[in-house]
Amino acid sequence: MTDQDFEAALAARIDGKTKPQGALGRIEALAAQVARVQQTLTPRLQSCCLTIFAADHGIARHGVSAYPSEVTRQMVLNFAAGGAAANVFCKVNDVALQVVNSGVIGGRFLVPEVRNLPIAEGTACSLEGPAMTRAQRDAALAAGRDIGQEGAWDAVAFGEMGIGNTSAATLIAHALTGSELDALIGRGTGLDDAGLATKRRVLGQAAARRPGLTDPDEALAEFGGFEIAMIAGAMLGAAEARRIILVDGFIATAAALIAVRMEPMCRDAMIFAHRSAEPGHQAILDALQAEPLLDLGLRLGEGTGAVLVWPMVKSAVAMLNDMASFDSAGVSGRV
Ligand SMILES: O=C(O)c1ccc[n+]([C@@H]2O[C@H](COP(=O)([O-])O)[C@@H](O)[C@H]2O)c1
Ligand SMILES: Cc1cc2nc[nH]c2cc1C
Repeated sequence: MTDQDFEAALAARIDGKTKPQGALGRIEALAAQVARVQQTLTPRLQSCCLTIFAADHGIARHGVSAYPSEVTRQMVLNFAAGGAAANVFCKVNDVALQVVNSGVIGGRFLVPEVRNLPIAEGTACSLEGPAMTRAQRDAALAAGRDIGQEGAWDAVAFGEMGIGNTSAATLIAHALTGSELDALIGRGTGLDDAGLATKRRVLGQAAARRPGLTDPDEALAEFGGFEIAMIAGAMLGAAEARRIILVDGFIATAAALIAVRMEPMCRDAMIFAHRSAEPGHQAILDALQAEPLLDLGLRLGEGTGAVLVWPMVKSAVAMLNDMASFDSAGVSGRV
């Protein structure tokens, strides 16, 4: 079947369902996107896995977060024990969950629930030089790519945990979108006005080290985040495996932008779950020409927003597969 024939058959199948044409709005577009990714008019969307990548950030030493770096490690143990928002949302929505130590300060986790794949114990501080070496970046991308291709999941979501990572994501977004740095900076975990002023000063200094940087590989190494690098790699791997990718909030979308700049085709597999309360998210979404499904004021990360849209995306595919047509149900069409 040619692409044109496939598109015509897909439109006919959706328009043939027992509803006024277009009445399921963006649910129809979602169903069509899944059908295109899987290259079938009868897509399958039964299983989903959330992988949370956790890492620490050298820049967090400079007062850019409302919380201390040790929270990253503590939250990983909370994920392992099943107590975080991501655990609760996964459980209620039938999404599998795994946690990866991408580079948390304090070393390996000795609990079986955590996969230890650390690149280093936190990145270097991007105020002074690159957050990671090129070799570290490539190792993180490769580890992520493997994870994106593992298993037999129909859909995958990638979450993150890392105190200071809104700073990393903001610097990456500044480089890759060309938006003014100040317009991208937000309160992250909840900085007060003094903290926000500090964050503006620190990020201004870090960005000034590499003015005019636009290359995605370079921006990733300069401003880092081992979890951001692994998410970008995982998205590339998942898209290659023709899996649906549920994209979470500000940090995950910065990783998505890196992945798309590296391999533009992977954009087709991405579903953007929600608009984060972090102000810079909109600029990244604009750069990706993405309109997220939800706008709930979320700013947690962990993949929570991505998991919330899983039932919606599954519903879209159920519409395509299981809903009766005007013909099959004997319902009269338009006059
Ligand atoms: O996903 C988002 O949109 C989001 C927005 C703000 C904060 N976060 C989470 O908060 C942490 C980073 O915030 P900060 O202030 O330490 O840079 C990190 O663990 C993220 O998962 C996440
Ligand atoms: C408690 C806490 C939980 C988080 N989950 C993701 N980022 C987080 C940041 C903090 C501070």
